[in-house]
Amino acid sequence: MAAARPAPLLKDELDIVIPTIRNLEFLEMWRPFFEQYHLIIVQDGDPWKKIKVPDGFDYELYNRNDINRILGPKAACISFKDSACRCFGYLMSKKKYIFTIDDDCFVAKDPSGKAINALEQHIKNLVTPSTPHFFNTLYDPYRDGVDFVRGYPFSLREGVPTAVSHGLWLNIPDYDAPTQLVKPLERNTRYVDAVMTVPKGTLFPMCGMNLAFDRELIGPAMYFGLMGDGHPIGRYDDMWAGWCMKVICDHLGLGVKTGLPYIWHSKASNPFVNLKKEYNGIFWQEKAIPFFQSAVLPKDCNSVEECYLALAGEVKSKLGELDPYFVKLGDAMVTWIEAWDEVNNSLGTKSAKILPNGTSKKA
Ligand SMILES: O=c1ccn([C@@H]2O[C@H](COP(=O)(O)OP(=O)(O)O[C@H]3O[C@@H](CO)[C@H](O)[C@H]3O)[C@@H](O)[C@H]2O)c(=O)[nH]1
Ligand SMILES: [Mn+2]
Repeated sequence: MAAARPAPLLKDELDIVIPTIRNLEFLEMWRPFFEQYHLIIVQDGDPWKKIKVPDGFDYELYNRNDINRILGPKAACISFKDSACRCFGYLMSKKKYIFTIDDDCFVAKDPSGKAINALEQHIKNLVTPSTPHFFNTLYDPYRDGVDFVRGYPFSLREGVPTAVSHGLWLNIPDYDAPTQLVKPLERNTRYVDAVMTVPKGTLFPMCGMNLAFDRELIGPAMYFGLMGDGHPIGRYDDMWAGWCMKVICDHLGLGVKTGLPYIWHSKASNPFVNLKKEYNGIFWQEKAIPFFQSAVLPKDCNSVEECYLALAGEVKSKLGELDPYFVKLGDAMVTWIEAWDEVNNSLGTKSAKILPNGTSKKA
């Protein structure tokens, strides 16, 4: 009799969140790695459009009607017509871990030609500590066959809990529109076999297309902002979340890793459309990044929510001078926390499970 396949890692502790405007045939390629996990699909755009999900996947699907029904007036904090909508899936999940992936990201191959189980690598990244306080020159010391190098303080070798695992992309790199315009044919062919901790006090450009995090450690900070329809900016959803998240991780002593796993990013979005979306962001980030670099959270902020609300106040007062958009964004950050508390407390009791109006889970 064939040996039973081992249950996938953290099968019942992880949700896969997919923002989408199209049918999800891409899941066929991920089937060997994803089929045992629960998916949360956030359908953006026209809620009356039917999204096809391949048979055999266990999922819940939320469209804009569901978001409005579940959150009521608070739904205004969830972006429309931008991949930022994915954070609604983080709100609705009840699992400890989240992996989010775009629907134009496929299984990549490592240099030996082996298919990369991106989910498995993210899980390894999340369940092992990070080293934000002192850089290990052999990179991830917790990986098989590696260790801390000479001179690494023993007092720091325990590391800190890992909150975020940021994966990368072969083929189409996540370039901004100006770079896409001047380098339309550039492809990322470089597979770097490393996982690194982003040092404390250092920000980084977090891309949402191949990203995993510990929802219990950092979930409330993973708000993807006000983007897309009705807002003067787009394609800065993941960047905004990454800057807020990193400041809070540094304050609370949590770690962020970047590097493996790779996915194969198949489709370049239109650089001209992207330029229109990113235009304000390209200017505003020159002010926003120094704001985050100098942000100091109150010592008595001991929870992610408290940190996030303190940061929201700073965004309104300090970045609000840059543009009134940041006053709205600061308010939306507060609404997000209110929604987070409301949904998660109501979901505490079984009967309160809020089912999607769209297509609910399939056995
Ligand atoms: O209005 C929309 C547009 C797209 N989506 C879904 O979001 C992801 C990403 O879309 P796409 O692959 O077309 O865009 P990219 O430029 O490659 O995305 C990168 O830029 C960031 C923009 O914020 C994004 O996080 C990166 O991945 C797909 O799943 C689309 O279906 C959407 O929901 N709404
Ligand atoms: Mn893409």
